[in-house]
Parts: sequence; C-alpha cells; structure tokens
Amino acid sequence: MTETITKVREVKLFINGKYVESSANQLFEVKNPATQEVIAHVHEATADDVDQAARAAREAFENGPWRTMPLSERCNKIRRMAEIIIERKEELARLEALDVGKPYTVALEREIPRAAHNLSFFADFMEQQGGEVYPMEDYINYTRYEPVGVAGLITPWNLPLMLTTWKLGPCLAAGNTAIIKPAEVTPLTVSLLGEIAKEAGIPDGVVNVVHGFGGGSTGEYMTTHPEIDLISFTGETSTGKAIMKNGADTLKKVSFELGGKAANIIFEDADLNKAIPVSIQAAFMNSGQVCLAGSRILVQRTILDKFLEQFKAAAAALVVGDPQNPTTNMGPVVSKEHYEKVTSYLDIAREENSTLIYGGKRPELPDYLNTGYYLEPTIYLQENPNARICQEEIFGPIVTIIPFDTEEEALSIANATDYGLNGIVWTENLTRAHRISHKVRAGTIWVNCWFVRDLRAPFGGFKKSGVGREGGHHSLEFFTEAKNICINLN
Ligand SMILES: NC(=O)C1=CN([C@@H]2O[C@H](COP(=O)(O)OP(=O)(O)OC[C@H]3O[C@@H](n4cnc5c(N)ncnc54)[C@H](O)[C@@H]3O)[C@@H](O)[C@H]2O)C=CC1
Ligand SMILES: O=C(O)/C=C/C=C(\O)C(=O)O
Repeated sequence: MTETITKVREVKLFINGKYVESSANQLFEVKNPATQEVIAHVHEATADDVDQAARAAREAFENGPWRTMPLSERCNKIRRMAEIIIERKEELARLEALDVGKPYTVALEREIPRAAHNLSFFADFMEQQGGEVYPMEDYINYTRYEPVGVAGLITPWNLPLMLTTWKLGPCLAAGNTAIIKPAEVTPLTVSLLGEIAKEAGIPDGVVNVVHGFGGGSTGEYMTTHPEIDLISFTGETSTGKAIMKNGADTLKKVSFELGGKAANIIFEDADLNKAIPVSIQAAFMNSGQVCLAGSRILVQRTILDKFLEQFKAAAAALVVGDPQNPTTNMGPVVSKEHYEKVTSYLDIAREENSTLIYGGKRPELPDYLNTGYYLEPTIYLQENPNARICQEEIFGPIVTIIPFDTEEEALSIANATDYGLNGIVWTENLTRAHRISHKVRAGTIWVNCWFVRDLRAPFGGFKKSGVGREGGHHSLEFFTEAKNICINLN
C-alpha cells in the first residue's frame, strides 16, 4: 500500500480561510472499514467553533465581495474548483475508497468526476438563468433571485464528495456562503473543499468546513444556530425529522433528501440481458449503500426461476475485496455500527422465513481484510411484501426478491412503502412503461435503466423520502429568495 493510503492524518476544521483546531481540543478517530486501521484523527467542532464558522460565513455574505461580484467572475471561481477536483482526482478517489470502503475505480471514474461536474454544472446553469417580467398598464414587475445567506450543508457518508458538491454548487452559484459538515465516519475528501475553494480564488469565509457528530454535537449546533439561514441535508429520514424540529425555532429553510426502498419491477417481457446487470448494480453498487438502491426486486412469477438463476450467477461473479484494488467490484460497508445494523437483517430475514438465494455470510478474503466490515452480496426471496426486509432501508448489500402475478399487484407492492425516492421498471411495452411510471409514487422513475442523471432534472422524494427537490432550477430556487420589483412607469 502507498503512503497516501496508510498514513494517519490530522483533519482540522476550515474556518474563514484557515485550518483551525477544535477549540476544546476534542478529536475523534476515523477507521478504514476494510481493515479497521485508524486513518485519521479529526477535530470536532464545538458550539464555539460552529459559532466562529457562522460568524465568518455571515461576514463574508454581508460584507465580502462574493455575492456582489459579477456573476461570470463568481462562476469562473466555482468552475476553477471543479478543475482542481479533476486535477486531484486520483488522490480524492484514493481517499474516498479509504474512508468509505468503496472501490477506487468507482470513485475515480464515477463519483469524483460527478463531484466536479456538480460544481461546473451549476456555475454554467446559473449564468444561463433569465428572470420574470410581468407588465401592467402603468407599471412593470420584474423578479430577482437573490442569495438567502448562510447555508448549512449536512451530508452523509455514502457518497461524501459527490453529495456535498451537489449542494455546494448551487449554494455558491447563487451567491450564498456555506458551512459544510460531512458525516463523522467519512470526513476526508470533504475536509479538502475549503482549501480547494481558497485555491480557486473564492474569498475567505465563503466555504467553511466543520467536523463532528449529529445530535448533541456539531450537526445540532448548526441546525440551531441563528446565523444559519437554511439547511440542505441528505441522510436518514429520522435525522431529517430531528433537523426540522431543531431548525424550527430559527425558522430555517430546509431541503431534505432522505431514505429510500425502491421497487425494481421486472415484467415478463423485460430484456433480461439489460435488466440483470443493471439490477446487480442497483442492488450492490457501493455495497448497497445508496439511497436510490433497487433493494426490492419485484419479479413477475412467469420468469421468476429464470431471473433467480441469472441474478444469482451475476451476484456470484462480483469481486468482493480490497477497495483499493482496481478489480474490486464491492468493498465492505462503512463502519462497525453500520455493519451491525446491516447484518442484523440476516437474523430478521431468517425469522421471517425468507429464502436465502445467495450470500448471507462473510466472504473469504485475504488475511489483512479479516477485520473489515464485509458481507457477501446477499439475495433473499420473500413472498410477503410487508416483511421487514421488504420495508426497512437496510442500506447494505442485501436485496429482496418479491414475486408478483399481475401489473396491479406489482403496483400495489411498489407503493406499499413509507418511502418514495425512486422506482425502476423493466418492460419492452411502451404503454405499460408510461402507465406504471405515472402510478408509482416516487420522485424519479427509471425505465429500462437506473441512476442515469441529468442535473437539470428534479431530484427528491415523495412521502418520507424527502422535502423539496434538488437539481437545476429546483436547487437554485431553494438557495435563493425571489424578489419582485414593481416600477411605476409614469
Ligand atoms: N442518502 C441516504 O438516504 C442515506 C441514508 N442513510 C441511512 O441512515 C442510516 C444511518 O446513517 P447515518 O450516517 O447515521 O445517517 P444520518 O442521517 O444520521 O447522518 C447523516 C448526516 O447527518 C448528521 N446528523 C445526524 N444527526 C443529526 C442531527 N440531529 N442534527 C444535525 N445533523 C445530524 C450526521 O452527522 C451526518 O453528517 C444508515 O444506516 C442508512 O440507513 C445513511 C446515509 C445516507
Ligand atoms: O445523483 C445524485 O444526485 C444522488 C445520488 C444518491 C444519493 O443521494 C444517496 O445515495 O444518498
């Protein structure tokens, strides 16, 4: 292993253009999920530190040049951030693989480029925005979209740099200043965003990064701080509820992208040559730690045996191993706590009389990975769509296949969930594709594909999968205040 991988880093806060230490000298450890080795000592932001960050961000917003500089200048600096991310992409991908346990190749080829694109996309998109004009007989109204102020961006551990920049891009393009808090288990790549912003010429105080935990720690200090105007959050549904409650006293604007339990519906006329490999990705990409995962596979009974045979063979072909190895398809799950949660579903599945089709135990691995949080890609068959493994977000490499007979039954199972982030449909019948897409209650429906993203499109969840939408003008609306100006023409 290279020195970049094995060294233990000290990760500091980034406030007002400088790396600073925790004011209470509180540090916590971060471990490599593939080996349990300590990889970082991270400074935890106290209430005072969050206050410092909020003051710096407020000062940069009110009195700094950021929100008033020419739009092209602001957007050029954001695009420069994107370029720096690409210039540092191998380093960032190594860190993401080390911290999250995701395959290096996936981070390098997919997530880090997407992180850069999140920034450059919103810089370009912002520059293309027009306005609204409402003429009256003797008056004319026109609208301006002005930045809201100081934004708190709280992100999860599954796609750290990608999900943080997905919020940071529109936040900065609209002229806000930001305080970012990555998840405590995966702070490494996001901890570099402050210095990347500074190198790109973004003024001090505009991008601040704090580290720490959620309730009773940094996350809560942010959601209750009066100088933070809005919170954009991605993570668990119950955390979204806590943030909403904590943000109520200061009337924060909130946007939440929360959990999911997507139905991946495979009709008998599906092209299995396409459906199987994509469904494998949808089930096991990032060890199933994706809110968009197709974790409930609804298969029409007429093709069930064929599907099971091919799906099982494809799962068995996945290479589970060292995330840093370029041939690895699947690494460990992110942490001990999460491993315990995910593997508890093996017992639950057994108690619910689910049929184990594949996996269900630790894979055989080289000795140095023996302490890693590994689970084989695991497939269950379950006839009862109300079983816990069919209803709860496991967020790990466990997928459940649920048979159905008719289209109506498939729809009813697909919608019988508290979540509604996305759905997936496999059919060669165009009218059925549209019919099902209209009836599944979820924010994104992918037909004969999965995780295809156009950043202009709305992204977010129905029901308990979210509040608000991200993407294109939806993101910009969240990060701006609309102002109407009415001019008397006489
Ligand atoms: N995108 C998604 O849908 C994700 C869902 N999850 C689900 O959530 C479960 C727990 O994972 P966690 O990382 O613990 O997710 P989480 O929702 O608790 O954490 C996400 C972020 O929110 C922060 N946070 C937690 N509590 C907070 C609070 N009260 N106030 C402010 N910030 C707070 C965390 O420090 C982290 O930065 C997973 O097992 C998985 O089921 C986890 C990550 C992403
Ligand atoms: O493509 C995106 O913007 C987001 C993808 C995935 C998540 O939000 C998630 O897994 O949390």
